[in-house]
Amino acid sequence: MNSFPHVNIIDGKAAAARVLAEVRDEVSDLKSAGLHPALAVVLVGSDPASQVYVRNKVLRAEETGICSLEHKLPADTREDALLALIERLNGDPAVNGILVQLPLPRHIDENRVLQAIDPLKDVDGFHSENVGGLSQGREVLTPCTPAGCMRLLRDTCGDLAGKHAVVIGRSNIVGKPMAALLLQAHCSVTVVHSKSANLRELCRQADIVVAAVGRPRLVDADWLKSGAVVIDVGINRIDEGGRSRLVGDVNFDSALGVVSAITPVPGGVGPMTIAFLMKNTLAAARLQHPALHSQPKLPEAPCPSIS
Ligand SMILES: Nc1nc2c(c(=O)[nH]1)N[C@@H](CN(C=O)c1ccc(C(=O)N[C@@H](CCC(=O)O)C(=O)O)cc1)CN2
Repeated sequence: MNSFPHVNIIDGKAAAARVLAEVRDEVSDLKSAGLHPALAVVLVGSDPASQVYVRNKVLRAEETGICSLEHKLPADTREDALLALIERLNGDPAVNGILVQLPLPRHIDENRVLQAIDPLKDVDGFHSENVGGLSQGREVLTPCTPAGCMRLLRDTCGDLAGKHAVVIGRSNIVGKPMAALLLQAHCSVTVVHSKSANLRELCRQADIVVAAVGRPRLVDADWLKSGAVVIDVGINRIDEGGRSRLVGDVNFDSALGVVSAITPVPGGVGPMTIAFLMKNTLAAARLQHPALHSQPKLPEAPCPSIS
């Protein structure tokens, strides 16, 4: 194993602060043009982690000048009541973005709820209209975590064309959209998952590894090529020495001996997810008001040709 001379520990908090500063400037431009961007955040139940994420989303919105409208519903809310709320938010011209915090309680059909959101207000980019548009390279709202990862990769590597990227995980929220965005950036993309044969060997070929599989410290140093760039999307809470701590899908300490750049957990990808939610709220406001949409402002504007 060759160790890399200088390792860049990618500071996701600093990168997110830069994105939020861009958002603040754009919000102020939109307000001058008479538009006050607004984000509706819907939380069903009282999952402690979801409560923290929602609180942080509302705080970031306030800091950037976006109006936030919180809808907190009890855990036993019926699916039809949630659908009725979404219908109301879809029809409210003062609401530009709608976010339903996941996971939802088990009695609610997540897919039905996500499909009910107006695709133009779908700031999570989870509606099938936006999912399809992303894979076709259309200018659509893109899931926040993959969009944040792309910004970190571009800041770190510059042009990504020709790089071999391995995405570990095939979720609808991260793995699949991540693969689509890397393809648009002209990477060669391999998607691997829990059932893949030769997971380690495939990873060892990668210039870029995006780990989004939800398995604490799965990726060890001997899975990584010398000089690889690693984006760790995993947020796993484990008990260690009687203490609870957050770790990623990558064994950070061992990877440090091999990689050229890596995101830490916490403080890597997580803060970018919320920063790109604010970007998407602005993009949604512009999509709903085409007169303000003279310049493409989508965070991940697709490349014109994909083949
Ligand atoms: N509707 C959505 N639901 C969920 C999404 C999403 O993008 N849309 N993603 C995750 C949760 N999530 C945002 O909602 C999220 C997760 C983690 C972080 C974050 O900043 N993490 C910190 C650590 C936080 C901690 O100490 O617990 C970090 O990595 O530094 C932000 C947002 C599932 N649901």
